[in-house]
Amino acid sequence: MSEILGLRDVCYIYGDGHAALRNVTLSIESGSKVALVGPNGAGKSTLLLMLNGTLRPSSGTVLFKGEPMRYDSRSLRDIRKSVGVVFQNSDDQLFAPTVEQDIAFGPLNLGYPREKIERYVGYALSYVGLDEHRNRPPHHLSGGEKKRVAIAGILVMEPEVLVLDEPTSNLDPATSEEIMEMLDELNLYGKTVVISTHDVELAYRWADEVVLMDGGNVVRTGTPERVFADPDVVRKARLKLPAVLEIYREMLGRGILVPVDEMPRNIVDLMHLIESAAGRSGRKPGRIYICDISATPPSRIRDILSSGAVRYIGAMGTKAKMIASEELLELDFSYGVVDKCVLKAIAGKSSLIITSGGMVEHAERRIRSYAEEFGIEIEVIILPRAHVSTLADNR
Ligand SMILES: Nc1ncnc2c1ncn2[C@@H]1O[C@H](COP(=O)(O)OP(=O)(O)OP(=O)(O)O)[C@@H](O)[C@H]1O
Repeated sequence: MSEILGLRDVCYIYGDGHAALRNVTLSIESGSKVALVGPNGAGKSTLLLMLNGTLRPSSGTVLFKGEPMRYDSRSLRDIRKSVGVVFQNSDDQLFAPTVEQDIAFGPLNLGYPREKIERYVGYALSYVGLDEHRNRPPHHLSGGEKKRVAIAGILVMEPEVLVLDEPTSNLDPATSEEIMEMLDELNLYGKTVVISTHDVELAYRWADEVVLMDGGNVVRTGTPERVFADPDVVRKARLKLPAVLEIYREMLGRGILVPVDEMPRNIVDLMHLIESAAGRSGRKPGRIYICDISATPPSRIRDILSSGAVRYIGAMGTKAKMIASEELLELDFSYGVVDKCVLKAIAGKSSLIITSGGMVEHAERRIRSYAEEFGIEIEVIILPRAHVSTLADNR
């Protein structure tokens, strides 16, 4: 991976003399998922606003693709097309009379032809699942819907980097997971995603790279395991350890678990360690069926469900969830789907994941990497490649 955005020795002093960033040096790799974590006032929002030139460093340099950022209006227009920022408070971002007009604002400003704007707005609206809200005033929408409109307003510009300040604040857990899953999907299709968050659970399991900030400084940066390895550093930054790590450390302390090379990143990892320690890893795992919804008629999904081959059903991605809702399929899992299905498989139960496009391979890869890591065989059956008649009863 190569660096797409970089900060070199960046300081930022607000007009009232407050130093919000102090000699920050940071490298953001193209295609990565980066989470800035830190307490209130650490400088996260200030840093994010450097990434599309909204703020200009008091000293030091911001680099985009190796070139120092320039702050004339033409250069800023270009950088804001490549790096889209979604503010923490959607009300700061949404101002047009309708959702559709709000999303069209950026492309309109760039002088795109009308036909192209309509096409892009339609695509962005349906991507974030807000087709039927296109004519509503944004201020009538729920917090989650407003966040989706703000994301759509960025997506229409086809940015390479998505920057989101506290994307899950004030959202309920399911909506938060849906937003994060949407960001995962976009990352899978090549976008670099940078977020700020206080939510250590989210940062720990979601990010490729965590940047721990405190008092305008970057205190530590690296993989989530590396950044959260030292509880003292984390507590000093007024944060807490992710629950999975807290439990793991407690179990190590009590001699229930022995240290492993890779610390558990999520409940699936932790449960595997606990089950192995308890000598309960001999059970035959359940199967996981992955169904590409864009190539499989809904009637076929009903056949699978009525065949009794699966106990649980989950949907991944906006399109799959939309079809599930249209077809009145009752979902057991609508977020964290792969991990939940792997947990069920380890417990001997079979499940079906409906999804589409590149997410099919992504889900398959993730399941296989868990299976390899745990040294177990989870049978993965991809539909429509396999036939329903081959589905054995394996509840
Ligand atoms: N417009 C401003 N004028 C003066 N000082 C500011 C301004 N905006 C932010 N600051 C100060 O800069 C520091 C960093 O603020 P920033 O909003 O970047 O932190 P943060 O990590 O995003 O905090 P939070 O998690 O609370 O959103 C804080 O001490 C804040 O008081």
